[in-house]
Amino acid sequence: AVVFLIDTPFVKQQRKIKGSEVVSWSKGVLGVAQKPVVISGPSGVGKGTLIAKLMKEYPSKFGFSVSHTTRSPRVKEIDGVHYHFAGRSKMEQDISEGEFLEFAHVHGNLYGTSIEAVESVTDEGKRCILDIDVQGARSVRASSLEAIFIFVCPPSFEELEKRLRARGTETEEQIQKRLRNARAELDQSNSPGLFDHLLVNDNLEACYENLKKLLSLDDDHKDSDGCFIEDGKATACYSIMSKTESEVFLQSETGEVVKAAANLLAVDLSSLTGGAPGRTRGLKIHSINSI
Ligand SMILES: Nc1ncnc2c1ncn2[C@@H]1O[C@H](COP(=O)(O)OP(=O)(O)OP(=O)(O)O)[C@@H](O)[C@H]1O
Ligand SMILES: Nc1nc2c(ncn2[C@@H]2O[C@H](COP(=O)(O)O)[C@@H](O)[C@H]2O)c(=O)[nH]1
Repeated sequence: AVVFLIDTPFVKQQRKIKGSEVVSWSKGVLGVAQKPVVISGPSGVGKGTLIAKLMKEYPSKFGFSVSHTTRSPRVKEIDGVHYHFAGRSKMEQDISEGEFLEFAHVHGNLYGTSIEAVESVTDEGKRCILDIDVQGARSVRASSLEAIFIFVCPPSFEELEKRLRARGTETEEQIQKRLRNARAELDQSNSPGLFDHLLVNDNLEACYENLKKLLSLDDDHKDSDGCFIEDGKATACYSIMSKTESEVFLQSETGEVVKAAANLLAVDLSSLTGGAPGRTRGLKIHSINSI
């Protein structure tokens, strides 16, 4: 039988039996706490555009980590949706009280990811996407949050400048500052052990398709309600077969694709002591018929 404890993204206490299965529970739906995705790259490269496409295509699979920032909102930016727009002193106080996973001074303003921002996504059973600068990526790398780190590069520096200007959201002075910082960020894209993948955003559609490949997204699994259980490099997809008061039975949808995974799993709900991924403790899972 496979029995293991549930981890939180922040505390590595998971007992790994038969691969690296991490299961989480949210609002009555069994899901898997897949690794958050950290997306970095210079300002204007198209990170936000790529993330918006991903969220639109997979609204129930991904959730955006809404950062805090001291910069002023742009036209059309909504507080609590694009950012939590914050006063500097309050944000600094919250940082000093340990409420932030990471923070950084970026282009003259303070930006940061609160622990709550990540947890509110995982609480919904979704995979968290963080759009943060390279300093932030470095801090997350050093934290206990296990994530996938992707750096988005422009096809050329000239094209980056063109995009920043065409966006029309910064003053000339701010554009110059962002371009100076872009050089430093691009230099760090090859820092050993920092980024797992580099993506060049030349043609938007091609880059988006490559991003989806990196995240193992394909049409067969488009926004499905199934549960994905990672086991090494393979991913098993489970659907809920039946439920009782005390147990949920999961049937593997992927058949022989995942050799090390079980066909049928039983989740023991009586062992559930938390209410959400990241906070759940002690959920027990038994394989009923191992392959
Ligand atoms: N592949 C592309 N080709 C041409 N234009 C693009 C491409 N990708 C994004 N853009 C455009 O470039 C501009 C900058 O994109 P976006 O705002 O997504 O960048 P960003 O990396 O999120 O920037 P920031 O870090 O400042 O938030 C936008 O106007 C967007 O429409
Ligand atoms: N370290 C962090 N960087 C962040 C965060 N949120 C956004 N960012 C990065 O800031 C720049 C500028 O963003 P803009 O919205 O002002 O154009 C961009 O590179 C973002 O990736 C964060 O929480 N932490």
